[in-house]
Amino acid sequence: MKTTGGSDAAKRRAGERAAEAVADGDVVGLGTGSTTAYAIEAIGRAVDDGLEVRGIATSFQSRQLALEEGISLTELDAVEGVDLAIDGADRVVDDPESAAHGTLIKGGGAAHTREKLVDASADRFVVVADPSKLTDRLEASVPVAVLPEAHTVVAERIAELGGEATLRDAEHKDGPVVTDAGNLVLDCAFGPIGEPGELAERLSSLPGVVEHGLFVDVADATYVGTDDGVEVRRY
Ligand SMILES: O=C[C@H](O)[C@H](O)[C@H](O)COP(=O)(O)O
Repeated sequence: MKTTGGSDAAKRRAGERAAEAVADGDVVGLGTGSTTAYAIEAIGRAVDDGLEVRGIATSFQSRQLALEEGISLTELDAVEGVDLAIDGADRVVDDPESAAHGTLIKGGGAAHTREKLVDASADRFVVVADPSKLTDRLEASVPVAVLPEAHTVVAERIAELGGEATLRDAEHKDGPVVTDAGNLVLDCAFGPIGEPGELAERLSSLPGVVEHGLFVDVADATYVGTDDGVEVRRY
């Protein structure tokens, strides 16, 4: 499993606390990554104890883990709604004075396309994070999933927007990362992002872009695992 730094104990606290929010009968969006994995494992233990839920996986990784944990799975087009989604993030803007408070960057594991679909469909979307993800200035690279044949064209458009796009290379395969849906990922450095909502709209409008990792006004809360507990931010 991809890990992205941060304390495992803090990730575990955040994930396990979020799993406590799952109620009997819920349809639950199962996010991707090392922090959400703790939530999925905790939901699995609750299922062993009799909790009845249906999960919607956001990636091959979360599907495999849910199957191992004995969580029943369904699909977005087979349910009337998603009660709760639990998912990690690579960056979380943590500044109540800022209009961007609660904005996320996701996609470090190249799963952000399906994550955004499921997270945005949920009645409640809870982010699970350790303190290393919190920032008051959004300046990390934004992952952008693109149709394979579009990567050079989109990279040029990104440059016109003031960004620098780098095709993400695979670690244990020659060539690029290929997402679960068969797309490529451009990691796009824009420097400090002052207006994430505006950038998000511009990225979404580029032909060839499948989805980008800016999540603006999607999260309802972030559970931040700390050394000795969990802090909750509500948006
Ligand atoms: O594509 C991957 C996802 O957006 C993850 O949720 C994100 O990278 C956070 O992962 P982790 O909890 O492992 O830091």
